[in-house]
Order: sequence, then C-alpha cells, then structure tokens
Amino acid sequence: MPEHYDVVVVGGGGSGVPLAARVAEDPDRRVALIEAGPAPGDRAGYPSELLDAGTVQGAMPGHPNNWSFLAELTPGRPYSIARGRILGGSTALNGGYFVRAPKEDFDQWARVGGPAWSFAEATRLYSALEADQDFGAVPGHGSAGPVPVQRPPQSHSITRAFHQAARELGFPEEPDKNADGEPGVGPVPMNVAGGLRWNTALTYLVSRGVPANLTILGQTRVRRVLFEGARAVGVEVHSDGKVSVIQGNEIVLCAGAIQSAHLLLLSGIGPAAALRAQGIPVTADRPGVGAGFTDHPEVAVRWTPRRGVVDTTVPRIMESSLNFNAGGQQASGAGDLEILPMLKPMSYLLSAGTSRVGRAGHREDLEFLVALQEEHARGRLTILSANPDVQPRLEYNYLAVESDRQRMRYAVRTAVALLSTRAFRPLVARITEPLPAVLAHDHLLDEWMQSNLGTALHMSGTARMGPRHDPDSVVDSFGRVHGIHGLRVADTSILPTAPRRGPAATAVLIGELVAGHLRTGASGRPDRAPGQPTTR
Ligand SMILES: Cc1cc2nc3c(=O)[nH]c(=O)nc-3n(C[C@H](O)[C@H](O)[C@H](O)COP(=O)(O)OP(=O)(O)OC[C@H]3O[C@@H](n4cnc5c(N)ncnc54)[C@H](O)[C@@H]3O)c2cc1C
Repeated sequence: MPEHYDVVVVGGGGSGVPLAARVAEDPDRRVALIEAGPAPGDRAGYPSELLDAGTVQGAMPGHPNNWSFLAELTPGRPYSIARGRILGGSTALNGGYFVRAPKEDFDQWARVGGPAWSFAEATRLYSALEADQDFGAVPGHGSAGPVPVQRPPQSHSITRAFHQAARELGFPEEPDKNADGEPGVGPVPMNVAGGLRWNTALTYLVSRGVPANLTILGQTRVRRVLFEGARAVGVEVHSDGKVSVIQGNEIVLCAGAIQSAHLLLLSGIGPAAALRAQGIPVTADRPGVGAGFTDHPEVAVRWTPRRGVVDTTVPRIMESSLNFNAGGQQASGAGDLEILPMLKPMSYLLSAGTSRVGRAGHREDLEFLVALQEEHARGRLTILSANPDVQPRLEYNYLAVESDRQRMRYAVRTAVALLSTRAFRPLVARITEPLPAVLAHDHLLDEWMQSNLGTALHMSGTARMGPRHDPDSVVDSFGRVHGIHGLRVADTSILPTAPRRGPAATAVLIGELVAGHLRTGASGRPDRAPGQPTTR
C-alpha cells in the first residue's frame, strides 16, 4: 500500500520548508516533505562550504548540491543556472541577502491576489517570520520568528566608500531596507548570524525541532503528480533506484520556479498543444505555465583594487547596496535598479581558495553587481520531453526590449560614476570594464552588456496567480491550481513578477501564507500566529 499523508509538500527550499513546518504545527495532520537532494538532520550534516556565509561555493556550476540547469540568457548566450538541491533549497547556497519586497510590488500583486497579498498582510507575515536583531522590537518588525536577520557592520573600506560615493552623487540613505522607505544606500539585511548562512531547514526545522507528524524524505525526487479525474491524489517518486507512489489529500509543489512549472507540465497541466507534442495527456489546458517569467538581469562592473583593500577573512560577501530609480535621483518609485558592491573577487567567492583560480582570487578584480530589478521583457520555460530527467528549455530573453537596455545602461553608468568619485579614489587602481570608449556610446555599451550578461538567479512567475478566467494565470491567491482539486503551487513561481528586491524573504513569506490558508482553509490568517510557539 502506498503511504498516505494529509499534505504532501514537494521540495524543501525557501518556501517548502516553512510551509511544511507550519502545517505540521497542527498535530492532527500527517505531513510529508519530499526533497530531491539530501536532508541533513542537523547543522553538522551540511557541507561546511554551504554554511560559510563568506563565500557562495554552492553556486559554482557542478557543485553536488546545485542543479546547474542550462539556460540561454539571450539567444546564443548559454548560462548555468544555480538552484539548491538539498534541504533548504536555494537558501542553502544563496547570497544571504534577506530583503522584503517593497509596497509597490504588493500593491500590484494584490490586484490579482486580493487582500491576502496586501502590504499590511505582508508586513504582518514578514514580521512574524523574522528575528530582526537590529529593529525587532519596533512596529513593522519581529523578534520572535525563526529567521535571524541582521545588518552587517558598515565598516569595510569598500562599504564606507560606497556610502560616501552614493552621497556624493546625491542618493539618500536607506538605513532599514526592510522598512517602507525611500530607496537609497544602506546596509543589506541578511539571514546570516555568526558567519553562518541560516537556510530555511536550519531555521524552521533544526533549530525548532522536527515535529513527530512531519516525515522528511530526502534523496527522493518527484517525477509527476497523479490524478483521479480532476483531483490530485498523489505523486510518483524516484528514490534508491525505485519508482513508487506517495498519496496525499493535498499536494503542494514547492520545487522552485523552474521545477514546480516543470512538474506541472510533466503532469499534463500547461499549454495543451505543447503537452500533446510530447505525448503527455492533458489534465488542464493552462497556457500560462512556464510563460512570461521574470528575473533580474545582472552585469558586473569590474575594478582593480589597490593593495590591502581585499580581506578574504571577512565573513561576508557584501555589506551594502544601492537601490534607485532609472529616472535619476529626482524620480519616485520603489527602485528598479540595484548596485551591490562585492567585498571579494568572484573567483574567490565561488571556490574560497580551494582551487588555483580561487587562490589567485585575492589579487583579482572586484565587482559591482548591477541589476535590473523590474524587467519589461519576459522569459519562457518549455517542456522538451515527457521524461522528467530532461530539463525544460529556459529562455530568459534578457534585455530584449529597449526600455530594459536603456535602464541597464543608466545603472552601469551610475556604477562607474560611483567608482569614479573622490570617495573611491584611495581604493581603486583602475576601472577594468566597461572602458570609457564603451561607456560613451549606447550601442557599444549594449554590446558589452550582452556579452557580460549574468543573472541574479531570482526567477519568478512560471505559474502566476490570478483569476481563473485569465488564461495566463495558473493558480489562485493561495496557490490552488485552477480547475484541479487538491493541488497547489507555493513558491516564487506564483508571483506575477519578480520582487523588486531579492526574493528569498518573499519565498519564505509564500510558504507562511499558503500554510496559513491550508491550516484554516479560509482567510489565510493562521489559527496561530506564525512565530508563536506551539502548545503541544
Ligand atoms: C546562488 C544563488 C544566490 C541567490 N542569492 C540570493 C540572495 O542573496 N537574496 C535573495 O533574496 N535571493 C537569492 N537567491 C534566490 C533565492 O534563494 C530563491 O529565490 C529562493 O530560495 C526560492 O525559493 P523556492 O522555494 O522557490 O525554491 P528553492 O529554494 O530553490 O527550493 C526548491 C527545492 O525543491 C527541490 N526540488 C526541486 N525539484 C524537485 C523534485 N522534482 N522532487 C523533490 N524535490 C525537488 C530542490 O532540490 C530544492 O530544495 C539566490 C539564488 C541562488 C541560486
């Protein structure tokens, strides 16, 4: 007999772990959390390089806990897309920048998601999930949630110069990037404490204990959802070389923006013609699955530091960021551009000196990561085979529209202007690229951006929420798949657009929000406030 659970959660990452942990606070529900990667039961079980918040070694293509998907950022520009493959998901290998989406994002999302997605409701959820070490006691913040949030000291010479340079150019200070203030320069809130990256498994499960009614199945990969008519009844899984079935009253896909959409397609939910072309029987014709995703295109402005600027022993990769509007300092808005000064060379961040490249790293260039936080172009994820082992095609279409290129040019020129200020003079030996001749001409700068293009790895919107009559929407406000009973998606796939800041905090919020709805089946307001201890 297949095992049977009340709730089956597929994928233990930014959203899946909080969701499973919260639902399992109800002792009457049997919950299964299925994770394709390993599921360490304690901190010592995590590879040390994934805990080290001073590097991002898990982002290195080919790392065993990284799915390393192949994508095209623009036609002809292949790129390896990092995603976490371990309990904690991408939060186990990300940059640790834990920032809320601004009010403007929630205003936009609430138009299709309703009151559960209002900024007031989001503030309540963000506050309940955090233990903010700097502002926890003030309204709009929390001190009792699972996720430790801290702003790093602003003492590094690069950070001090960055603040001063931003002021020289007229940008305002933004002392708390998790408050609803004007975008500007300020410390980056991080889920980093004691030099450790606190992934969702450490915060929601290891620190708080795994409830007896929550079964965690590691090294178990879901291949597709199983149905009886229009009701999801279970999942087909592959583990230990065997294929088996796990049944559930409610199936929740939290496999991330790439794999939740892929699982929907493998299960016959998506554009009917594309499914039939792969021989997949159509369960629900939803053309929106995989279509129109957004992310944050990124380029690196490189500079050679003077001797003594880089200190690889600093237990952080960054300390501050500048969020600003493409219309200039005078423009209002939530900030569609971002500049993040890295404190160490990228080669070092990816290998921590364990490879030849990494050892040389401390003498190499540093980067300002420059990102477009509000894309107008749209990407596409399409199924290539009914075989779950064949990854979908990922076409980002970055910078495909002039309004994106124009704002990105503005951001790159601003980064170079920051490095050219008086504040940076004592630190900068030279700005390596883009060169002045490239900066001076839009078409040359466009070519440079295209050939240096990267991604912030913030994919969202592959199964967007919206009203059922909208053919491009896939789920409702609480992740329920239109036209199907007992199946939800709860991760950044459901966001209509990528948040204008990093999505990790919002991924956790999605887990909390959908768990609240699963617990009550009604308003989304949980019967017990998240962060409040259980009474069992
Ligand atoms: C290198 C990197 C750096 C980043 N830096 C930042 C940052 O500094 N700040 C920020 O805000 N955001 C950052 N992000 C993005 C952020 O971490 C993600 O947006 C967030 O973790 C998404 O949560 P999720 O639950 O949607 O997906 P994930 O966290 O990716 O979780 C999905 C989980 O599902 C599992 N899974 C997938 N398919 C299956 C299957 N078929 N069966 C079973 N399990 C499956 C995966 O193994 C994974 O554990 C970064 C991402 C990466 C990759």
